Formats: sequence, structure tokens, C-alpha cells
Amino acid sequence: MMETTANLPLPDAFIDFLKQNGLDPSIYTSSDTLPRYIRLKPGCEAEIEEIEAEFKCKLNEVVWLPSFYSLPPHVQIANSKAYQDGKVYGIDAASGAAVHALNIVPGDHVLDLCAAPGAKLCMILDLLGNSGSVTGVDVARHRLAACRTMVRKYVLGDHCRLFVADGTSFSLIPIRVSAASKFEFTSEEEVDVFKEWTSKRPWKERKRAAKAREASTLQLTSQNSEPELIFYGQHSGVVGCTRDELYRSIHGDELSTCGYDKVLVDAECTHDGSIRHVQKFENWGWQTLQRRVLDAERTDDLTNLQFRLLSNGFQLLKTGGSLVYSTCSLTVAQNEEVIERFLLENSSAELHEIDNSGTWPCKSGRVSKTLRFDPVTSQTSGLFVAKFTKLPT
Ligand SMILES: C[S@@+](CC[C@H](N)C(=O)[O-])C[C@H]1O[C@@H](n2cnc3c(N)ncnc32)[C@H](O)[C@@H]1O
Repeated sequence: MMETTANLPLPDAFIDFLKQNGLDPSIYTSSDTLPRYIRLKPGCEAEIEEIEAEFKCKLNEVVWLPSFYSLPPHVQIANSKAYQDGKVYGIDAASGAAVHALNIVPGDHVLDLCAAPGAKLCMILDLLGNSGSVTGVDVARHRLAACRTMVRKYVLGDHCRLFVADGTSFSLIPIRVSAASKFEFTSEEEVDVFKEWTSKRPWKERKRAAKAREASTLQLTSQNSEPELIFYGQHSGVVGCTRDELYRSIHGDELSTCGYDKVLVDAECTHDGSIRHVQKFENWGWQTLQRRVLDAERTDDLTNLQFRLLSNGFQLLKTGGSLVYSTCSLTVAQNEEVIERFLLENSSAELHEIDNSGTWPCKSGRVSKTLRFDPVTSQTSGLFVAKFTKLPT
């Protein structure tokens, strides 16, 4: 049987899932009227009127989030010139808030551990501008390839590198000094030095990538398969670097100084807070939703994955750095319970109040200093956000 929430038919299994997790299905009643959000590329403010004329609607400034604008839900932006020229991109305001919580400052080296398809990664690159670096990691190659397309489309890739890898074991540190100016190579070494990125990769690199893919299909442990570098910009630290330098893993104490300044763990989840995602199952079949999303065993596996992603992300953070954990699920099991378990096991982790969050239209989570966005309270998609800092040990 279908239960109708406004014009939105939700299957019984989904309603049951919400109820079992203490979530009120009525938060989805406003889903049909939720605005669409865009982020305007900084520097394009003078073009707002032109963009409004193209979209045939007013761009309403989101007062609590810089560079964000809301539009009526029916406006399609994908065919617009402003979108195709990379002046605007679609990103929900709650997602923007999660990135904002990182307090990105020029020069930061940022790790985005579940990066694809890349809306948050693009925003981080935009905030960084001409400095620092962003390392995007995702286990799904096709999704990360879409992220690469997006980064290149918005001409944001100069300080970015993308690795297909398992975020629970990824261990590469940022390259903080311009490698090209750091090393002097003998002609022998130069063969193995990364040159400018090109989509036509040299034979040797293609062979390595094929080998890495073969290893992962043979289901060797993720620790055994090397992260596959599928993109790097001119100033991402990769150009001029040797393979040994790039693939140098660091564990333990050294990470406290060599780790990332900021880490985003936007973890894989059941997506129950994103009604637009749930609606896609109307076409794919509600049974697929039950099998792929709501299955209790899968949810248990997910909470373990979330815990491991959070733990590894925190491991790669330098002392004094900040980590934001977010999911587009609103269940306590995938959010508060994951972070409570994590805090119990990590004495150097401290929950941190998110700057300016007092002015944000969201609720507090069950754990103090955590935030919950939902369609009714926030006029956004559902999102849980928590911020940690790393204390000296
Ligand atoms: C919620 S999505 C991330 C959305 C992304 N941050 C954005 O803003 O576009 C979660 C991502 O986690 C990835 N993922 C799942 N398991 C992973 C793992 N073990 N390591 C790294 N990424 C993983 C999925 O492929 C998916 O792309």
C-alpha cells in the first residue's frame, strides 16, 4: 500500500523505516515545494540580472549562506548558458552548510573522503581559490570520473587530485611543497616523474591503472590495491613528484604534522533525508528501495562503514585540524550513534560548535553541537552535520 504525503507517494516500507527510526514522515510533506538551490561562482555577482533573465525567475539570496540563491523547484538549470559556462552549479543549501562548517581558508590542504559526484568538492575548490589543495577520494570509479568532468567543466581542477580508493584505508598525505621546485632529478629518475596531466595517459600509467583495477576485481584487500590517480591539476602537488613521493603513506605520530588541515567525510548512507533520491525509486521500483536501502543488514554494514570512514578521515587529519562528518540520512543510528562510538574510541577528538550555525534554519541533533537540516525546518534536503577538531595527544 502507498501512503501519500502531499503529492508524494511513499511506500509502506519507507514509512515503516522512518517510524522504526523515530522519524516523522510529515517532514516530507513540503518536498514538492522545496526550492532548488544554486551556488554562484564568486566574481559573477554582477551577472545576476542576466542569469535571472535566462532562468525567467528571481534568484533569492540565501541570507544565512554566502553565494547561495534559491529558485522555484520547477526551474531547470542544466540547459542554461550560465550553467554551461560554469557560473552556477546546483547544490543544496544544507550541503553548502556542511562545506561552510569546514571554515576553509586559503592554503588549506583538504581531504574529501567520499567525494563523488563532487558538488561539495567543487565548492571547496572554489573557496580555496589559488592556493592549497584538495584530494578527492571515492571507491566508485564511474562516479569519480563524473566528478572529474565536473571539476574540469568549472575550471576548478588546478589544485585538485582525484583517487579511486577505499576511504577506510586511504593513507596518502597532501604534498605541501611544490614538488617541481623541491626536487632535482637525474635523467634516470625523470622517467618516473609526474608530468602535466593529460587525458591521454602514457602507456606505462595505463598499464599500472589496468593492473590496479585487475587487483580490485580479484578482490585483493583494499590495503593491497594502490589508490588509482585519475586526475591531477598543475598545482595539486603531483606535477614534478616521483611515484615514491606521491605514494608515500604515513602512519602514527608523523600524521599530526603532515596530515590534512581539513577533512570532509560525507559518508555513504541510506539517503532517507533526500526525498529527491528516494523519489528516483518510483521509476526503479520500490522493491529496489527495500533491497538496496532499507534492508536492516545492509544498514548495519553501513553504520560500520561510516564509523571506519570517520575513523580513517580523522587519522589523516593533522593536530589542530577540523573534520566535518555529514550524511543525508536522518536516522540516529547513522549519525549520533556513529559519532558517540567514535568519540569513545578517540580521546583526541572533540566536537566543535559550528561557526554562525546559530543563524542557520536547522535543529540541534541528539548530541550537543551537532545539526540536523530537514525539509520542514530548513527548506532544504535532510542532512546531519557534526564538526570535530583534533587535540594534541
Ligand atoms: C553521499 S555520497 C557523497 C556525495 C559527495 N560528497 C558530493 O557532495 O557530491 C557518498 C559517496 O561515498 C562513496 N563511497 C562508498 N563507500 C566508500 C568507501 N569505502 N570509500 C570511499 N568512498 C566510498 C560512494 O561511492 C558515494 O559516491
